[in-house]
Amino acid sequence: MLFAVRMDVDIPRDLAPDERTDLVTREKAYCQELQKSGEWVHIWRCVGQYSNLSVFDVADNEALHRILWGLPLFPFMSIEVTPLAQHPSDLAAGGPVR
Ligand SMILES: O=C(O)CC1=CCC(=O)O1
Repeated sequence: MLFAVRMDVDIPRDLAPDERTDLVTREKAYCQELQKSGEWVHIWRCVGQYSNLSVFDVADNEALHRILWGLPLFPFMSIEVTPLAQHPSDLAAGGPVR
């Protein structure tokens, strides 16, 4: 199942610099492991914002929930999830969808 996920990050300005660095480092490692496993398909920076737009390909809602819940930056994020379906005009998708 494909999901588009927008993550808006808001780390408190008074968080200790070491803690901030640790969080961001762990977030990057977590993200890159999931890219290697094929579950985190895309991550794009939203221009001019501390936000990303990502695409996940996961087994089900619970799998996505576990992944998002496990994000080191989860406590400092607002997350919007959009389930995706094939568009009938998508040439790349091939088959007939109505
Ligand atoms: O910087 C961000 O948008 C937050 C984030 C999610 C995965 C990652 O590596 O950073």
